[in-house]
This record gives sequence, structure tokens and C-alpha cells, in this order.
Amino acid sequence: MTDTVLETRNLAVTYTGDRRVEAVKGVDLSFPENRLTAIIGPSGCGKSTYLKALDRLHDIQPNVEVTGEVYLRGEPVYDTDVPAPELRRRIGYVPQDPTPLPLSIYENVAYGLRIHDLHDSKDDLDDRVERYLRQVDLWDEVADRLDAPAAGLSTGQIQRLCLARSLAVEPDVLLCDEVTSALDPVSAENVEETLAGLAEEYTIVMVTHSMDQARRLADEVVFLYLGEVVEANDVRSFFENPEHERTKRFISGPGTPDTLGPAGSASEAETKPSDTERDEGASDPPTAE
Ligand SMILES: Nc1ncnc2c1ncn2[C@@H]1O[C@H](COP(=O)(O)OP(=O)(O)OP(=O)(O)O)[C@@H](O)[C@H]1O
Repeated sequence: MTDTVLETRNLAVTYTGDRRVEAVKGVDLSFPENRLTAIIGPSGCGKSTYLKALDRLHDIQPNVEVTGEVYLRGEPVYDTDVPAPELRRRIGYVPQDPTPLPLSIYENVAYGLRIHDLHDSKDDLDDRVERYLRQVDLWDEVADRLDAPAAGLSTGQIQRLCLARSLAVEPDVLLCDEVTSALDPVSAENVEETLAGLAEEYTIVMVTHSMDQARRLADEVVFLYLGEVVEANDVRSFFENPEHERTKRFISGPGTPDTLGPAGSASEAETKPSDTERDEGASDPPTAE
């Protein structure tokens, strides 16, 4: 039996600013060890909001209410004495457009190892920096300029550097929020290949706009619609034998993956709701007045 690394029970997130938006409405999900789970769904259905709640990233934002529970290996993520930096070490988060630290390439990876005291010696630190840069397929591209500013790397290289930075601190789970969608097709393909390699040995929860990418990378797929889980299943069952009519419509909707571009370059059209879904959405809005 596969262990559950991360789990949510009745997790709900509501934006309480000028307009009240129930973005996530009582989601129960569990994420199994060493599996890559892709969260898909139309634009605005709460994917990023849900992912951020797993890492308590709404804590630092005003006008956001989070209720329900998140458990990391059975321990509560909210309502705990564990300091936020330690929680965020264990639950790594890589956004769509990550910013490197204003430091060298080497120091971007070494930084977390230093602050979390995860090395024994300078040699050990060097080894770890190399190991994680290799793990994200970046070592060969940067080995001769480790002391150069990370800001000088391409966006695809920065994305892989930020993955290395998150992995270096030995997280229990890695959350990836559309990590290929801001990249050019070649960089997106490189990052996707990196993710495919990481999926062999890490627990990853990935939000993606691209159903094609979910098919290629995921072990498990979750379909979120208007803040609720419609269907969650292993990738084969999800795509080949969906249980719910809405899932069937979504995965066979306009802009199906096979008509779209290369890895990670899928346009938003790929996961936009069909006209029928949009109509249904209009009568079942994600907002609550
Ligand atoms: N800071 C915010 N304040 C108010 N409403 C917000 C905020 N962030 C998101 N929302 C709303 O919450 C809902 C869910 O947004 P979210 O970004 O989580 O969806 P998503 O599925 O990730 O969308 P996309 O695929 O376009 O990134 C949307 O209606 C959005 O407008």
C-alpha cells in the first residue's frame, strides 16, 4: 500500500475582499508517496488557490479565509507549533515564474542547505549543490560559471535552478504551479523532462493547464471544477474511462491536446471549459455574495 504524504480534509479557501469568492469549497484529497499528481481544470476553478493553501501561502495575504485541515505525514500543517520556514522546507513550492535569490548560481542552491544546516563540510556542500543541479539537468550548463549571478540564466534555466533549490532542502513533497507555462517550447520541454525524472523519486503535486502534460507526466489526476473535486483517479482510468460526464466533456472539449503544440506550450484554450460547461458555470458561479 502506498503511504499518503499530504492530505486535505474539507479544505476551503474564500477570498473576502471587495468581492467574496469561494475559490476552494471543501476539498478532500490525499497525495500518495512517490507519485506525481496533476491537478487540472478550467481557468479560475481554484487550482492555484488550493495548491497555495497546502503550503500555507495564504497566511501572508490579507482577506483570505482558510478552513479545514491539511496533514503532512499525519501531522497538521495549520494549527501547529512547527515554524512556517520548517513547514515550507518540507512542502516545497515552485511557482510559475520563480525569482532566483540575488546570489550566485551556487549560492541559490547552497542557501537553503546552510540555513537548514543540511551539510557537514564545504566538500559536502559542494557535493550537494552538484547533486541537485544534476538532478534538474542543469549541471552541464552551469558547471563552469557557478559563481555567476543566477539572474543571468534563461527563464527555463531559472525554473530548473529553483527546482534544485527546493529539492536541496529535502522536502517531503514538491508543489509545482504551472511550472512550464511561462516558458518557450524548448525550455518547457526541458523542464518537463526534468519533472519526468523527478517523478520517479519524489512526491509531486502539479497544477497544469495542459491535459497533454498531465497525460505524459502524471500517475494520478484530479479534476477541479468551480472549487470542487469532480473526479480523482489514476491517470489511465482518468483519461480512458472517466466516471463523470463533466470529466468526459472536459477532456474531449475544444482544443484537445493532440491538436496543440509541443510539451508545455499548450495555450489556455486547451483547458478552457466547453461552451456547455461555461453555461453551467454561469448558473453555478464560483462566487458567493
Ligand atoms: N487574491 C485574490 N482575490 C480575490 N479573488 C481571487 C484571488 N486570487 C484568485 N481569486 C479568484 O479565485 C478563483 C480561483 O482562482 P485560481 O487562481 O485559484 O484559479 P486557477 O484554477 O488556478 O486559475 P488559472 O488556471 O487561470 O490559473 C477565481 O475566481 C479567481 O478570480
